[in-house]
Amino acid sequence: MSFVSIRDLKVAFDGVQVLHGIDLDVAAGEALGLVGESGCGKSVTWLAALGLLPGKATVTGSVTVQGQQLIGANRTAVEAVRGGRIAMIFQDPSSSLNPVRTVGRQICESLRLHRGMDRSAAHTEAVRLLDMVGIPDARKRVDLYPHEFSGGQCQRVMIAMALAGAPDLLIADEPTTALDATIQAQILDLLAMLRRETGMAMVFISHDLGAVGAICDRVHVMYAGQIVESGAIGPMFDTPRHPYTRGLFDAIPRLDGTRNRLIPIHGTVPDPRHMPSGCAFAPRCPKASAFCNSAEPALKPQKDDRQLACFYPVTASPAGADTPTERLPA
Ligand SMILES: Nc1ncnc2c1ncn2[C@@H]1O[C@H](COP(=O)(O)OP(=O)(O)OP(=O)(O)O)[C@@H](O)[C@H]1O
Repeated sequence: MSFVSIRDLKVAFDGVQVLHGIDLDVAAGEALGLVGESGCGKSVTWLAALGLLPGKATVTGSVTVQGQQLIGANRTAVEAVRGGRIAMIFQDPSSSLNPVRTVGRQICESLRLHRGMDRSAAHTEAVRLLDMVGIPDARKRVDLYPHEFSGGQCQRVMIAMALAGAPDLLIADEPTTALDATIQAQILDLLAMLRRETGMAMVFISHDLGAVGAICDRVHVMYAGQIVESGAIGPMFDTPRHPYTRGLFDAIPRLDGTRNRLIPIHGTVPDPRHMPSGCAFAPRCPKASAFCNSAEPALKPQKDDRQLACFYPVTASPAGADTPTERLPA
């Protein structure tokens, strides 16, 4: 059984639908990447799942954590899961840390709430966690305030705070976007190390396909509030089949220098208030036919264990003899 199972998750804000029925599973211990351009619904998926959206959001569908239903559950039940079995870290750590409390106190609060530790045990554990996430001289720095840490160190403190509940799943939402390149690499190494050492599962939300490839087992690609392709990292990176996934790859530089021209995806993600008919990617897709503007491709399992929602996927063959995945009307 999956640790988290999301089925037909839909979200609307003030009647405007932004998630169009997400199905997604996270197995115990696995690392799942969620990629897509800004506004595709990556964050909203998990904020909805964990009951963190504002009251104006309408959320339907099912989210179960080890069989326990969260959608429609009471606040206490959802809060017990959040911060306990599932923890989330965000792009900007400063917005989640309380500036007027020492980092130690903030970590201790989580330890006492989620693991029932007394004051002294929580203090010892807070120092251990700060040490584990690579804060030098943790014994002294546990008593400092957030502004006394650099941006990269604040993200490490956030990770320590997330680990305080000993989560089975850590959701990292663009955890390195606000950091410079060297620190980004260090935080990615830290997340990979923590996953190895604790065995927790991880959902890694990112624009950065390179980072996703380095630390995830599987990846889901989101476009305009839907999953358009998903599968294991190896095949997805070797032969991306959805033209959108392919576009994301073509838009990033290759470290091995095999690509000297980056090809941006022209156009922008559609405004949820004005969704195109048919396939939402069709207006930007180099392979779209008139049929794509009239019918919506469903996400379907493929032979190689991936899922794909496209009538004209990119073929592996260099000749590009493309074959529709579904019988099209004549
Ligand atoms: N509180 C809100 N009120 C209204 N619309 C919202 C709200 N939060 C998100 N949205 C809309 O929901 C859609 C999905 O947003 P979401 O933040 O999930 O995208 P994302 O893929 O995570 O993007 P990013 O990478 O920029 O974080 C967008 O159209 C966004 O404008």
